[in-house]
Parts: sequence; structure tokens; C-alpha cells
Amino acid sequence: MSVRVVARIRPLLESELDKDIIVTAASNDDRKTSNVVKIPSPKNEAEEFSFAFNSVYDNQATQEHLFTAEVAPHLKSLFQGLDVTIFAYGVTGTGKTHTMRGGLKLAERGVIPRLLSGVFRRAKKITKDSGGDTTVSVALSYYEIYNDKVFDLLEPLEKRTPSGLPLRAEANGKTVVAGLSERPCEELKDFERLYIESNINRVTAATKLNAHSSRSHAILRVKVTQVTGDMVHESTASAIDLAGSEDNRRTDNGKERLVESAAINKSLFVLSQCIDAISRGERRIPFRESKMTRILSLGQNNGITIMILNLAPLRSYHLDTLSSLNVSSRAKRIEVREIENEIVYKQAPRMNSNSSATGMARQPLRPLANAHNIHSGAVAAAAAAESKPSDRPVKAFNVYTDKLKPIPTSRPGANTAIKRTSNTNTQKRISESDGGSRPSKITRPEIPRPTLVPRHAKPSQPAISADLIEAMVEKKVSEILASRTQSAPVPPEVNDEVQKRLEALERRIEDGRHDDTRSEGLRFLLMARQRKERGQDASALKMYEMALPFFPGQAKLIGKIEKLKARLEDKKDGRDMEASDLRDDDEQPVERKAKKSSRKAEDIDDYIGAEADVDDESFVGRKKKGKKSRAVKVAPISTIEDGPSSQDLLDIINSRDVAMIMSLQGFGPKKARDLVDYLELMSEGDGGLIASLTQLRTKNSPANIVRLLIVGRSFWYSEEVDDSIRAEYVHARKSTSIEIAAHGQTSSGDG
Ligand SMILES: Nc1ncnc2c1ncn2[C@@H]1O[C@H](COP(=O)(O)OP(=O)(O)OP(=O)(O)O)[C@@H](O)[C@H]1O
Repeated sequence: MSVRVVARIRPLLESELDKDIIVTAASNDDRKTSNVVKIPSPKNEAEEFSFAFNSVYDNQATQEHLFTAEVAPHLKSLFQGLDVTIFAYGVTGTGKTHTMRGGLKLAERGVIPRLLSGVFRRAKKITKDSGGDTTVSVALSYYEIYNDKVFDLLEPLEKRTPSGLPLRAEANGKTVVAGLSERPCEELKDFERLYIESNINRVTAATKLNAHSSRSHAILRVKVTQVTGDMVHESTASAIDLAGSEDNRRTDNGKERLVESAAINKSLFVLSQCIDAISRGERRIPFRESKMTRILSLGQNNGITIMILNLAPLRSYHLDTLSSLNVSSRAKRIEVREIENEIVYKQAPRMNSNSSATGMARQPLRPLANAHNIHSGAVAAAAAAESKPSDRPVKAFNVYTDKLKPIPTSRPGANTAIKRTSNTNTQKRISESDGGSRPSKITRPEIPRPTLVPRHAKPSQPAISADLIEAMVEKKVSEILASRTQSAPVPPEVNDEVQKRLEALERRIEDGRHDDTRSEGLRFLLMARQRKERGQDASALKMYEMALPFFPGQAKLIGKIEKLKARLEDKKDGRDMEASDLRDDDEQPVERKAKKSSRKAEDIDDYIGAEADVDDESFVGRKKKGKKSRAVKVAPISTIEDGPSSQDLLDIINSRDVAMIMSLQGFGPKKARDLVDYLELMSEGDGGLIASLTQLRTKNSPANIVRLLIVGRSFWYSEEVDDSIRAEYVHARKSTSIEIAAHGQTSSGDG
């Protein structure tokens, strides 16, 4: 079966109601449901591109509708032992998190909570229908990939190591995160609690690593284990909220961003390359170039894969939308093998040296000849009896070793089927499970015989350990990336003067922080300016457009928007490649244009020049001089102790008002919502307000929120903050570039 790709076009947001819609859903046959996305050519409005998908959901589609049609039918497969992967892909702000996580209200709940609800419901039914013979347990893992490093979201921040958790290829071909924690969930409420708490972790963790919060992929794994007698059937549902692919297009063109710390961009780029390579039938698929693609293992994993392509209908997303339409329409050509996970036969617990303490008889030592045969009971005893007395005096007993032994092609009696495929109908041999008076031996290292050979694997390759291969690949990738860095154009440095202006604007935002509307508008302006300085014109344009409703009719702001639009148009002309390259071979009868790899050089002087005739957002109006400004300390670290009291912070936190919380630097809509969710959850028991920052900590918030506020916002200071957090903040402040990146990205949507 191919990857199922469905597109979802989000509705216009309130701030976008006057915007131009260019993406529509249609049907290419007479079906009632839509299966085509239509979008005009960026070069010629009269020409329309059509991208066909398995299904297309328009702005009317509810969360329930999407779930019922796309995910619910696969719950059955999950319980039949198939792994199910659902991932949301799309440009920043197109609704991935809305789709996967959704809101708190029942109707707004996204795929993940609905999936869990379905899992628990089905689990109950199975147990009931089996009269209690089958028990189902559910366990959760949740992690993020930030900067190409894996961090466990269920563990406190203190447990994180700078390098994150390693990935490991398992014998069955799956890639797993080594050392990832797993929490059992007995009911939906357990899940909800864990999920909300760990989403807070995600936010905080990202801030700890200095404000790339919206730039992480979040992966939730739901392991379902069904036990009937000694049969254990395990399957996993993975729900993945990929970070926004806002910069993917730019990376694709110039490659200059590939090696930047925002490795998320690289991983999305690698993902699109993997999809291209698979759909072209190439032998080499660059999965290993990013952790996200290794984990996603598109086309390598068995089971069911659903890709939800999130789209914004707006013209301002035009090229980005085309880009993601193109990538995902190729993804639907990827074949996934629908193979159930093997049933594992449960055996007695491992007997270790302490086991005698439990009163169980120690397993007798057996001759070496049987070292890798997993016999038990009579079979093992018979084998031992049959074995000739050895001439060799030493090691006349079984030695457990991690070293692999060659597997004989035919090994009568050898138990290679501790794991059995459910579809071989192999009957469990009585001698293996019931035959002995001693516990069967399950502790022997299992011989890694992949039952499924990855499609492109060469069977005759010499045995190199997975770690070694990984090290070699990583070394190679780093070399390639390093050489790309050297040849890549140097990103524009932010000029001192511009930096001062940004800081001035920042100060004004701080001054206006009690005027929510104004300060939110200013915040968009600040983000716009920062993005503009970094050459992210499209993103800057978006931010300016978002600022406009706060300063309606402001000629200078409108002027800026127009200028940016014009500049983007110019760039577009220099990048015909995108529009043409975005064509889907199947659906687009349009002539493919030659790929232009060059892009107009982006000149920082141009940006500064463009700004010169427009005073620093003077249209927003300044606060009257003399009015006492709040004690906001921008730069000197030595003075941060004079910063505002933690009461300010608490007032905002206790307001539980998403808009108010968003007025804090570092809080986008999602982070703000996370915080509100968290507070709601925390207050379930006592219903009270947060009285001190310490209380946040004692409420198992492991200083996350405080940390987020301090590091993200940079100016808050409280004596309740650890020295370590402060040191972190000081460190962050030392680097202007980090700070700019921080301010630029924290609010850009929280991944
Ligand atoms: N189907 C929808 N119905 C209503 N609102 C939606 C829908 N999809 C998205 N939105 C709203 O659009 C905004 C952006 O959505 P969301 O944050 O989920 O995007 P995203 O793709 O996850 O962005 P990022 O990549 O930055 O994480 C949010 O305010 C969200 O509530």
C-alpha cells in the first residue's frame, strides 16, 4: 500500500479575512468528496495547477471529520499488529499542530487525543469481548528532535545531555531512540496529563536551547501491547507534528542554511530529498542525513503511513504551498509494506544470579554445542544427553555472549522462532513452552536475523556494526556539510545601527506591554524587522501583514508591505525554477523548466537602504516622554537584578489569557496555550492561582516556565531563579546573533 496522503486546507484566520484565497479543493471525478488541490501558477494566474491526493479536506472540515475519515479506520489495523504512522507536514502556520494536537474543547481536539481515546475504547472492548483473556496495555513515549538531536519530553530537563539520545537500528529494521522513557497509561486521563505536562517540557526545552522553540519535530509513540496467554502482540501508533517548513524553499535554493543551527530546516530538506529519491526509484535514499528522516523511515517502515499535508489558502503562502504540494504529491508514490508485527511468545522472566533468592531453581548449565539454541525442558535435556562427551576440558558449559554466531541454514530443533510471524501459522511447539520443569530460557541474546530486509540493503555486505556505520555516515555528512558551509554565501551580518534600532523597538514593546493590542502589534513589527535583517523577506512580509490590523491604514507600514511584496516578486522572477519544478509529473501537463540554482544575492545594504526612508515604525506612536516606564533593562547584564518583580509575571500567568501571555517575549500562540493548558491542569485539584514562582516549581513544573520566561524574554529576573538559569541567560545575551535568532524564532509558531 502506498503512503496515504491527504491535504487539509485551513480556514482563514480572523486576521486574514480580507486576504486573497488561491488554494481550493476540488474533485477530479464525480466523487462527492474532494481529492484535488487547485492553485494558480505563480507565473500565469490563468493557468491552474492540480494536485491529486487520496483525499482533500477544505476549510469546512472539522477535527472529527478528519479523524473519522482518515485515522479511525486504522485503529483496527493497529490492534491487528500493524504499526500506524500519522504525520503532519506543511509550511509554518498552516495548521499542523491544530490538526495533530488541536484545542482543549471537545470539538477542537486533534488527531492525537482522539487517537488515544480510540485506543482506550478499543482496548476496553477487546478485553471485554475476550472475557478478560486478552489484556491490553498502552504506553507512551514522547520526544522531540531539535537541532537534529533527540530529547525525551517525558523526562525533566535536568536529565538532558547536550548530545541528546542516540538512535539505534534494530534487527527488525526499525530505528529506535535508545534510552527513551516510556510511561504506562491506564486511561485517557493519564494520557492527557502526561501529554499536557510534556508539551510544557517541549516549550521549555526549546527555550533552554535558546529560542528555536518552534523548530522541533514532536513525535508521540503509543505502544499497544495485547497479551493473550503467552502470546504478546505489540504495535505502535506514531503521531508526528513536524515543524514548519517555512525555510525549506530557501534552503532548497541556496543551501546556505543547511548547516545552521536550525537543523530542522535541513531535516525537512532531507525529507523532501528522501521522498524524491524514493519516488524516482533511486537506490540511495538519504535517510541517514537527518534524525527525523531516520525515525520517519518513509518507505522503509512497515504498516500504515498517513501524511497530512496542511495548507493555508492564502496568496502570501503561494510558493511555499506549491513547494509542499509538490513534495507531498510525490510522497503518495511511496510504497509501504503492510506487514503485521510478529507475535512474541511470552516466556518466564530472566533468571539472573540473584534469582536463587526468589526460590527458583537455577537453570542448569548446558553444553556449548547448544549455546545458541534456545531449547528448554526436554528438548534441551535431550540435546545435552545426546552431545558427545567433549574432549575439551574447558568451557564445558554455556557461556552467554553478545557476539553473534553464524546461523546454520538448517538447525533442527533450533528455536529461531521466539518471535513468530502471525501469518506463518506456525504452531508453538509444546516442548518449547510447556515441556520442562524449569523456566524456559529466554535470556540468551537473540540472534539478530532481520525477518525483513530493507528494500535497498545489500545482502552480502560484510558485517559492520550499526554504530560504526552510523559513525562513518555521520562523518561523511559532516564533511559534506562543512564543505557546503565554506562555499555558502555568508549570511548578512546585522549592522550595529540596525541592532540598535531593533533594541529600541524592543524597549518600546516592553514599555507598552500593558497595552496588549499595541504591544502585540509592536511585537509583530519587531519580528518583521528581525526577519528582514536576516534576509527572510517572505517571513518578514507575513509579520508586517500580521502587524497591520494593529495599526490599520498606516501608510508607512503599508509602504513596507508593498516594498517587500515587490522585492519578493523580483526574487520570484529570479527563481522560476520553483514554480516549474514544483510541477508534479503526473498531474501537471506543464513544460518543466530548467532548474535555476542561482538566486539573487541578498544584499544587506539593500535592506538598510529600504528602511532608511521609513522611520523606525514611527506610525506606531511613541509613549509620552516622562511617563514612567517600567523597569525594563535591555542590555547590561549587570542591571538585570533591577528588573520587574515576579509579581508582574504572576499576574500575566494567572490571567490565563492567551493574548496576555503572548505579550511575553518567547510566547507564540501555541506556547501560550500550552501554558494555559498546564495551569488549568495544575489547578484541577485546588483551583487556585499561582502565588509564587516557587509554587510553579513545586507543582512539578521543574522551573520550566520560569526558565522560559527568563531565557526567552531576556529581561525578566527573579531571585527565585537558579544561578544556572541565569548563567544560561547571560551566556545567551553574550551572543547578539543568538539573541536575534531567539527573538526571531520564539514567536514564529511553536512547532
Ligand atoms: N482547521 C483549522 N481550523 C481553525 N483554525 C485553524 C485550523 N488550522 C489551523 N488553524 C489555526 O491556524 C493557526 C496556525 O495553526 P498551527 O499553529 O496549528 O500551525 P502549524 O502548521 O503547526 O505552525 P508551526 O509550523 O509554526 O508549528 C492557529 O491559530 C490555529 O488555531
